[in-house]
Amino acid sequence: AKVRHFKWEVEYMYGAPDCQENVVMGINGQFPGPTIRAKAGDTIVVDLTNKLHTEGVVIHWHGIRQLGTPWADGTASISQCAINPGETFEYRFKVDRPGTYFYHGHYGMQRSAGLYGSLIVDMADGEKEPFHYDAEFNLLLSDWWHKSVHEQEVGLSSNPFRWIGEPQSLLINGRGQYNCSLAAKFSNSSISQCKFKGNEKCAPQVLKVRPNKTYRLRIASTTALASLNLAIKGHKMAVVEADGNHVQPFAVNDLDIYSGESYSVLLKTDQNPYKNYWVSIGVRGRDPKTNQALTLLSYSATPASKLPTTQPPVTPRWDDYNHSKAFTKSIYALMGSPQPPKTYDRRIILLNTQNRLNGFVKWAINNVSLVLPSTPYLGSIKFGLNNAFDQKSPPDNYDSSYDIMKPAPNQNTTQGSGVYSITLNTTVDVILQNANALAKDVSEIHPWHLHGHDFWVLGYGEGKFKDGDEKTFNLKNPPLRNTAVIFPFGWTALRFVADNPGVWAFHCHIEPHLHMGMEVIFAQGVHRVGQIPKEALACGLTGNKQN
Ligand SMILES: O=C1O[C@H]([C@@H](O)CO)C(O)=C1O
Repeated sequence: AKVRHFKWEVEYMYGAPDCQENVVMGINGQFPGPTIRAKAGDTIVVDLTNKLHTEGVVIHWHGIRQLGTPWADGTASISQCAINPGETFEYRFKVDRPGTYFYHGHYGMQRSAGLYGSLIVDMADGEKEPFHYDAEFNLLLSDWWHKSVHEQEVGLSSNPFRWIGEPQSLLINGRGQYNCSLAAKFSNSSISQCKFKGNEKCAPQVLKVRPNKTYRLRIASTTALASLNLAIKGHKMAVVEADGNHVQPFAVNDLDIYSGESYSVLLKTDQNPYKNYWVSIGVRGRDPKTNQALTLLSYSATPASKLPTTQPPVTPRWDDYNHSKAFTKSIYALMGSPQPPKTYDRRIILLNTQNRLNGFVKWAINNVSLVLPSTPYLGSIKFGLNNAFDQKSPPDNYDSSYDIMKPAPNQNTTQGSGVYSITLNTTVDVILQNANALAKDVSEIHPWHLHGHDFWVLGYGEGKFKDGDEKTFNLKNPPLRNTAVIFPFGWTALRFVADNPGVWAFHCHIEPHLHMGMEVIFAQGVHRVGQIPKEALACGLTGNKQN
């Protein structure tokens, strides 16, 4: 195993992700940030210098469990103090398992501002994937707004509330086309045809393939809001990996991917090699106002300039939830994957609601909308600083009379910074319960992401989770993941073993929802956490602590 060193500087810079000039967050002058490529067992060391002038920064390594290094998880106010302008923080952690991962900002809405990149971990030397492929492509998907993230934040925390709206563009590897489309002639709007020489920074990255080969596409979504669907005209895909875990391979024509998720699919280039084929990405789960992102699967014998003469794949209707559920429920762990414990020690039911607080709009879990404390939990819990955050634990359940199908009669929420204290090495079931939002007949998709662990997704259900529903749980081959979606008016059941001492965020991966309080904190075995680097403690009530 190797130690891989990186020196990164984070700054705001000009960029034109969708061909229109904007300010983006870059790393070493790059947007998206540099791809980290490592082998399982390697140690990654990133010396991150904050070159921003007026704000802190942190980076979260999404999907990496940080076993024994909870201070390197990169969550401001949770695992560490934000890195101040001019300061450098050393992230040092092991990538213990192969898979398709990514990294992103986890302070304010810096992920939405473009602070992200790919992290790909190959099998350790001498080990083989349980499938064959000849070559691979990496597709990091995101969404993009022309309004600055600072303005978006002000809108979200204003009364009256100003929602961020739908994205202007979808990006593939940081590239999108706002004012033109590669498939203009197939669109019913008056959008113009894109003309690229190919070297423009917003030109689509074409996937150049040879005939009769197998390609692995690594697909990850770090969108701020959009749920996406990806399809490749004329080609089926076999899903083989989800969030760094092998799954029972299954064939699809298109796949849904929610923010925080990653997949690998295998693609056989078995179609007419004298043609090119559309790769399309479209919005799901919200009435889309954003054009599809497009690129080409281009066979080696065919120049990329030769556009397909048929229309790109049609994204399934945004509210065709049966299509989404059919895909999601087809995902099973590959035979031989770790199985969940047969029983749980504690069940936490988390009701997801959109609320008001003195006229401001919030999201809350069991009627608590999370407010992050100024002293990060990891340090304050380790040192027993009882005035650093609310000492009252948030509830493990919600009022059984709550009607999840209707707007609540009382839409107000409370705010708090309390944590769920979990006994180390116990098995926890979490039931994520969706509900009606503020408006009548509206319930939205939320992809929930857990830090520090994978969980088994035991099942999905409609309506309110009730006693007996656990009989439907899949305990045989549930997929292991770090992100799972809750469908409108439904529930999702997860199980995890709390075996990683630290303080871990569990939250909706939709950036504005997280910002509006849609998050809970799990603390476990913090007395067992080793020496926390002093830079991670250098703020708030831990500012003068040594350990
Ligand atoms: O948090 C949100 O606010 C809007 C809407 O509910 C009010 O404008 C929306 O779609 C969200 O997801």
